[in-house]
Amino acid sequence: MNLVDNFPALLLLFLISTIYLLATFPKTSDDKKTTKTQPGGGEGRPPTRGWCEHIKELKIFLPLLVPKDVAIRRQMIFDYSVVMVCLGADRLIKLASPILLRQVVDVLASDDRAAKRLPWVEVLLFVICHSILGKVVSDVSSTYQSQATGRAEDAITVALYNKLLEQSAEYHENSKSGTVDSEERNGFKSYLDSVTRVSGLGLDTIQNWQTVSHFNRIDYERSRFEDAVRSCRKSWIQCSKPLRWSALAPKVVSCLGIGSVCLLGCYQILHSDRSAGDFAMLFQFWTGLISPMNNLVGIVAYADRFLADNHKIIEILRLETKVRDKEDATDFKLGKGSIEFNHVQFSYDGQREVVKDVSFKIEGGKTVAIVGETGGGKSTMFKLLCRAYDVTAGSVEIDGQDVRDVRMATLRDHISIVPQNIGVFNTTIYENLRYANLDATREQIEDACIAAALHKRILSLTNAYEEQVGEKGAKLSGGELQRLAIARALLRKTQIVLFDKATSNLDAETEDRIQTYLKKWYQGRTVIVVAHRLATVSNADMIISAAMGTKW
Ligand SMILES: Nc1ncnc2c1ncn2[C@@H]1O[C@H](COP(=O)(O)OP(=O)(O)OP(=O)(O)O)[C@@H](O)[C@H]1O
Repeated sequence: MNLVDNFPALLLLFLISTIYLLATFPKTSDDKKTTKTQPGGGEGRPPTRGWCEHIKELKIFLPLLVPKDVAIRRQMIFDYSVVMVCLGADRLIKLASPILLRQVVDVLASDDRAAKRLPWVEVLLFVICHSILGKVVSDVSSTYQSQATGRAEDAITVALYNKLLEQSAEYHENSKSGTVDSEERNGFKSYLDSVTRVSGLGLDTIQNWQTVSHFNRIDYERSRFEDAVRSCRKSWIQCSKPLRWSALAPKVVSCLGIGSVCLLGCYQILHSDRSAGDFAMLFQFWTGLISPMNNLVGIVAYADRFLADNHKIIEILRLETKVRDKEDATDFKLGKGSIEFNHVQFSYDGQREVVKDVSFKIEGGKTVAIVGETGGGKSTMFKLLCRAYDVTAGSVEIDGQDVRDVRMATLRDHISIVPQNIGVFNTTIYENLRYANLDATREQIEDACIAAALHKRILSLTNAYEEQVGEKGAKLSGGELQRLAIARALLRKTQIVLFDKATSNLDAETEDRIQTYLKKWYQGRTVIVVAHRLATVSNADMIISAAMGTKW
């Protein structure tokens, strides 16, 4: 019995099993429900698509998988070449091993006692081919494969991070960190989606622990989280069904195949002149055939889950940045810092006008106060000035340049803002201050804190400037946070400075001390101050009154 003799039988088995395996591949169905688009960048799951659509989607990853750096690209080509060579070598080993095994068995099972001997050469060849070479080839292949896939994963991670960083304020203000809605319970959502939501919900609750505690909602949050975890488990059961079938199918085929091969081998040994070696060869040969099929099913199942679970990655990679530099944007040229709003209109949602036909001009180097009803659009005006959003109509000009015509990075280099909601990183006070100006010296940082009436307070803390500020600055008081934000603005030393109720949490005496310093510091700079207290705006050269949806 040789390979050619058994070729029809093996081919038949191979075809039957391939057809069977293909039939059990994880399927993509088009009958699944479309879920609604949710605020925050459309987190709803799109309708499940067919393989063609999935493969088209993969195109988005291609540019990421070809590194721009020539050296890295060469390394990647080398890695994949090694993997391909290893694959070829592995196939050859799988073909050669059964033939070598047959020779071992034939020597041992020989009827001729004189021909019986210790087949050490045959055993050596078999062990070298099957175990040593096979192991070396598979180790080399997996090393280079993990190097190549690791690089691809890094490229995708960095691309995702960059995409999120370059999104406009609208995306970030609307994105939500974790909710559980009724859609989640319908089981069509992917497992990964549920995991993301459970962890998002948990994170959101823990981060807002104070709110949870103030409203005595511990039990409420506990049951919400338990619901989310249960729903996640349901999703896992739902989505793991096809995986379990696809894992079972090759095992069934393998058992049937091996049974058939054994029966066929035994039958031929009994009824013809086939040797025991032929039987061993056939057995090994079958094992070599079935393993690539198992791998194929694994790859297909993985690809299916990857594409289904990573629709969010694809969605993010496809995001268009709403506020971005024009192709022909020029560098912003700073003059004295004059600001002009020309019939500016703005709406966040395209329906409710928050800023309506607002026009004013601020000369460079002047201090202007904006007062007015709460919700009147004062903070929004700052956002338009920094080009966090684009105006719906009209224009915003700084030193005669429309903010939409200049490169955003060069514009923002000249504007400091002390916002109402101060963002801090969970690190030391010093690091949070230095974030404003990475080149600032320790002395400059301390000077800025002295001016913001914060230095002495920092020194009174156990670890002084090295004190950790906690999550969202939880370890600092409202007034300390505001003074930290003022010190940051001072460190930036920009021509245009925007204060959005920057001293609202300070007592009158501390505010007075800061105002005295700021009065000197304001000179030559364009400063816009939003405040409700009269004392805060007393330094202003001009006062603008703002009311929501009305002409200022
Ligand atoms: N990101 C946003 N998306 C949708 N609407 C928003 C957003 N930010 C603010 N608004 C709405 O725009 C209006 C103006 O808000 P803005 O914060 O500019 O007012 P403000 O004058 O600074 O108010 P306050 O004096 O209370 O700080 C408000 O009605 C607010 O609800």
